Amino acid sequence: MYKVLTLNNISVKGLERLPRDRYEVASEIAHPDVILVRSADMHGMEIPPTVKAVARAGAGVNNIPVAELTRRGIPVFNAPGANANAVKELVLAGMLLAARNICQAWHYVRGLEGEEAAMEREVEAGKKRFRGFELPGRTLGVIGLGAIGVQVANTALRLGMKVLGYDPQITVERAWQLSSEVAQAHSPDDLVARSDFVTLHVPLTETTRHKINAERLALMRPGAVLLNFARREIVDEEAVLAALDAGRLHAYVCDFPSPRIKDHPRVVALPHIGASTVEAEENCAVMVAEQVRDWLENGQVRNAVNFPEVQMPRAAGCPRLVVVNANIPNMLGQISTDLAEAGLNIADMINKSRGEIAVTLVDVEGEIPPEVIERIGAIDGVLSVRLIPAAA
Ligand SMILES: NC(=O)c1ccc[n+]([C@@H]2O[C@H](COP(=O)([O-])OP(=O)(O)OC[C@H]3O[C@@H](n4cnc5c(N)ncnc54)[C@H](O)[C@@H]3O)[C@@H](O)[C@H]2O)c1
Ligand SMILES: O=C(O)[C@H](O)COP(=O)(O)O
Repeated sequence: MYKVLTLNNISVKGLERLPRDRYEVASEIAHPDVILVRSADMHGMEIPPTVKAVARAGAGVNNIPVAELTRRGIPVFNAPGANANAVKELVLAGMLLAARNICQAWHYVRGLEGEEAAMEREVEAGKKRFRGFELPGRTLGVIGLGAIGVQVANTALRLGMKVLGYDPQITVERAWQLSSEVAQAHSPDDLVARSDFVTLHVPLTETTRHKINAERLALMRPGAVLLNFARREIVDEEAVLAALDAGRLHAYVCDFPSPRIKDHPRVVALPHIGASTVEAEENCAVMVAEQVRDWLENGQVRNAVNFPEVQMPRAAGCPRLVVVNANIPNMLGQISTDLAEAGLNIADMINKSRGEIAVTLVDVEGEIPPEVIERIGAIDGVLSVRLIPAAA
């Protein structure tokens, strides 16, 4: 029985992919094999030695100590693209909220008092304060052309906007998905200087922290709108407040409230609901549940942020060894020597690496005695060895 610890609410549709006869899932459970998480902060958490995988039912992994888990030979899975449409829709809503001053107008209406005729007069007199602007012909700058950025860029084009994109590490897959009408910005500075709306879709890393700072805000077009549905720390909030107060920035729309910004009249701060749709929650949970199962039951890796992709069909009637090892010379030689010395024949084998980590899958003809597994586990550089019984 595999034990799965959930640190956040995970969609039932995903949990249903973990059959109850083989998986016990609970929000409190001792000696978990897997941790399923959304935004709970795992930094500083003691991660038990039994853990074989951490799975993020979402995109961002900045709440997970990925480097430490990599050192321990534990894969961290996420759900690339599974919540991208949900975020894209909220970004579009955010552009309209800002362009038409909808939140301010709504707030104004809620403060109205008095009789119908008087209210009507006040509305007609007051509405000029909320005059906005339209999207066609305006330029949207998208920083980060991954799953979300590409969808936002392509949809903005369909609304009649001009679109600029910046992503020095865009993948071939995303480049194929991106409309050829999206123009390339040469740098973040170039992008912000030429955009009426700037939207951020990069992960939070040391390079992206405070990507939007006072210097960059000073380059933005007067009256521009900044949208941040990526992570709070990507923007220097003090600098944004100063730009808003100076009238340089028209609005800051984000998914990350903080005491400092939430009450500013030109800030629209939503409570991190970018991925909070039924569809996105299901997509993410289903994707990571299936990836976790494949790792535990077949040793295969799909969509890990720190492990190589590894897939090998199961050899009929063969148990499988799943070895996580340092990506150094002669690991395969030592593993196969230990098997050969025990008189075991290898039916199939694969070894894939990524950075400092390698995963080796070995399908072996016949039962593998525990002492052979122990010997392989003791090889210098081997981080873990698991035996998966032959598929039924
Ligand atoms: N508000 C929400 O609820 C919500 C939901 C999903 C994702 N997010 C956030 O959005 C981020 C992006 O999500 P995604 O699914 O598009 O991820 P993704 O991995 O598909 O795309 C991220 C893109 O950013 C690019 N990038 C990285 N560093 C960059 C840099 N310095 N400059 C320009 N581009 C850079 C990468 O090359 C990649 O193409 C996530 O990491 C997460 O923090 C927020
Ligand atoms: O990175 C993500 O996928 C989002 O920030 C969503 O976070 P959530 O799963 O806590 O809604």
